[in-house]
Amino acid sequence: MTENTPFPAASLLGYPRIGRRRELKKAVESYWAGRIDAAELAATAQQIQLGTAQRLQELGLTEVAAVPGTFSYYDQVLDAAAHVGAIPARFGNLLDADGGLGLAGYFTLARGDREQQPLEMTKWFDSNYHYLVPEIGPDTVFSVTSDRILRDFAAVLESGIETRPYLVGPVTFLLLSKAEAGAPADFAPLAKLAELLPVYAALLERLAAAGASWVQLDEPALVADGAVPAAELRAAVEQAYQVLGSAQSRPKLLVSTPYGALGELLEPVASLPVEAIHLDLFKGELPADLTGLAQALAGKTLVAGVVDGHNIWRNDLAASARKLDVLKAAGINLAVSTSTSAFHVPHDSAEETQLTEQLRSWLAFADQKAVEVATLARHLADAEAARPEIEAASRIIASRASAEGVRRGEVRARTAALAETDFHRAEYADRAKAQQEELRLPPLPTTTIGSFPQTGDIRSARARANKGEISAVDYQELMREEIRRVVDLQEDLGFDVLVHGEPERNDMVQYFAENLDGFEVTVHGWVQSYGSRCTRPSILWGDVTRSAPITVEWASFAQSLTEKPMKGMLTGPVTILAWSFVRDDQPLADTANQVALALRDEIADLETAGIKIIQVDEPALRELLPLRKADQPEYLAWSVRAFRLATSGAATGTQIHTHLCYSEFGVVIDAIDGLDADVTSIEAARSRMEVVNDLQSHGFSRGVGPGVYDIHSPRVPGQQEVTELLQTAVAHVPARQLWVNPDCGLKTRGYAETEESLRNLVAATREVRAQLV
Ligand SMILES: CN1c2c(nc(N)[nH]c2=O)NC[C@@H]1CNc1ccc(C(=O)N[C@@H](CCC(=O)N[C@@H](CCC(=O)N[C@@H](CCC(=O)O)C(=O)O)C(=O)O)C(=O)O)cc1
Ligand SMILES: N[C@@H](CCS)C(=O)O
Ligand SMILES: [Zn+2]
Repeated sequence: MTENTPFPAASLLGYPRIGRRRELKKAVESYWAGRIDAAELAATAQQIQLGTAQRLQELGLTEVAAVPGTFSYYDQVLDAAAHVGAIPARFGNLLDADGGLGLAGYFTLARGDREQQPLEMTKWFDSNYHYLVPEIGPDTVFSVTSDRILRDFAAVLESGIETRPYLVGPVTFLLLSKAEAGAPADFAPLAKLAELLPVYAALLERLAAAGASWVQLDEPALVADGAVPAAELRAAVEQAYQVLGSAQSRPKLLVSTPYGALGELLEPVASLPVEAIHLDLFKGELPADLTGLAQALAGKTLVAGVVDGHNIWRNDLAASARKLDVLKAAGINLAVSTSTSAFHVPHDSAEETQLTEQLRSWLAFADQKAVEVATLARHLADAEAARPEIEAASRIIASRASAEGVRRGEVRARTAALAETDFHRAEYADRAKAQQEELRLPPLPTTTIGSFPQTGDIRSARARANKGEISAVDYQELMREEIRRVVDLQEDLGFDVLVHGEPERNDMVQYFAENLDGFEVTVHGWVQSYGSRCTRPSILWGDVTRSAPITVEWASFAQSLTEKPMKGMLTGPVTILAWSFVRDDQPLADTANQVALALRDEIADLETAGIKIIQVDEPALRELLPLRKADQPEYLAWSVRAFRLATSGAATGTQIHTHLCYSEFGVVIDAIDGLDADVTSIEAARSRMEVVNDLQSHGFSRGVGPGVYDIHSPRVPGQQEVTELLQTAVAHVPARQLWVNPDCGLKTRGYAETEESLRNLVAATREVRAQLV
């Protein structure tokens, strides 16, 4: 173990890694396109890491190991896989001659190649971040296959700043992994823990030799109810940290547990033979009696995550200080931090100069959170010294409660007057009959999920319109041209139900936020969603209203170009909440109903304009599902009701679609059914249609489109592959219920691969239609 360096009094659990101006995104995409080489990409990565270290020092996080080494080129779970050699056999040999996984191999795992699909992607706990799922089988042989975190640590250390290297912890790593194809049915990756631990120990030893005083092992899987019973989880964690804790030569260890309370694992985790334990004390709760916890933590540091790392509201410093005081009074040795990594929030609210000063004063992005944790650490050292900042925070939070727009009388009156009938439509059988008479669709109707490729031309037109370089009318005409092209293409390809392609939308949530009252949007507030893809979550700060129709003109224009039905395209209330930074001063359910009513009005206007099919996307339905089973029913009840409130005003003959992606949906299949949509399209291609088993066993009776084309990578599915997926679907779900569609929207794809893939999709549909009796 290295010298006696205490855990820093103030630190962040993690920091955004894309760069203040998305430098990493731009460099990674340039590398993929062959415009820069690996050395140039590595240089950008180092500049970002050094910039982060210097910035956090400027903000007051000056102690050794206060700066988290949470950089990643793509994803932290992929990084762990890359470091321990968890490279699925199906990729062949991706290692360089020196036995290491270089950048090219690393990105092959993330993006696939001509033969292999990339690692599956799924959501990271209850966030809008998506990680890559490692594949592990009984034959996986672990070894150190990357020294990237060592090199990055050393590079920043050369500039005089010692960071705190980070790795996803071994238990979480295995729990987030899936069994490699071909593994026995009863194989679970956690069975490989004993084989994995020596490789973690070897990495720790090398980090210690490189000079790291502290290393952070992140174990968020411990706060979620998963497939593994608590007793087994406890045994795994104890085994893991007995081994790592007794490693010969290692840095001090922080085990972090973000995203919620440890529940019955609290004392076992606090007792682990490591030097510091982080708890999420923003979402998680402490026991009333702290005696047992204090005993378990004897000789260790509790890194108290009292500042919310996952949302952007200014911290109630007085309330956090009170929590810290209680822990201190129990004799616990404390350090202050965030509840989760701050990579869920943008860099700096001071950059958002277009926002009112009042709104800005309510916000804390990552940089502001660094100052908050430093203030709270000062409070612990000397309560008087921090008093002015703590009192100022209390005054600002109080002013927010009474600010104009936070509560609007007409919105409150409308939600208060809701009746049960506002949540129900006519019986499905009547709807199905009326809709078929209206739409006259063939069996296995083909459609897409909504967006078509967002080309550079579309984005640059929008950027120019935003800067005033082209007029609003010119921008509208350019978007109309794009819609014409997308409609013509779908006619040519032979689709049955068309979309307008969503070119006018920067993002499926931000676009609605820009057109609803109660929201603000940011200019620089980028947050990583997955890999190089980022979003700017909107800020939902006040009561929500719709002052004018949002999508109706675009939908009517698109419908005027074709005889085929054109889907109106909306984002649902749960997804709008999940992908925004939502006010924290009232239950989410209340906010969801306000958004739902705005959408309900939009649906009514679309119907009046002659739109017969309206899709209300809810890809984030699964995302907000609480990590603890006990909390799930309440969430599912209000989220399903919000969707129903949005859609139940639709006429019997109007076909309501919904779309879900980016998650495994088996666990929320009842809720999906409860949405009562006429047609549900759902991601399925990457998991080779696993979801149809859930649909079959559930007896799902309405329309369903399990995705037959994985749109997450440039790979083109062949006609035969789509035919086989469709045949699997037909074997499980009655053909009269089935729709044919890709997994998700096509906005991230290019036109060449999109056209080819969609052509194969239509050809495969015709082939399978012909086989139907
Ligand atoms: C479906 N998903 C979404 C999630 N969350 C959302 N909020 N939205 C989603 O669609 N979560 C789950 C999934 C997976 N996630 C994503 C997330 C992001 C993308 C994606 O493609 N993001 C784009 C940015 C999209 C956007 O906001 N575009 C804007 C701004 C574009 C831009 O960068 N402009 C440049 C100037 C360009 C020029 O001059 O040519 C600039 O501002 O500097 C827009 O179109 O106007 C990304 O690039 O990361 C996909 C799936
Ligand atoms: N309608 C959206 C859904 C994405 S989840 C799209 O097609 O991009
Ligand atoms: Zn989707």
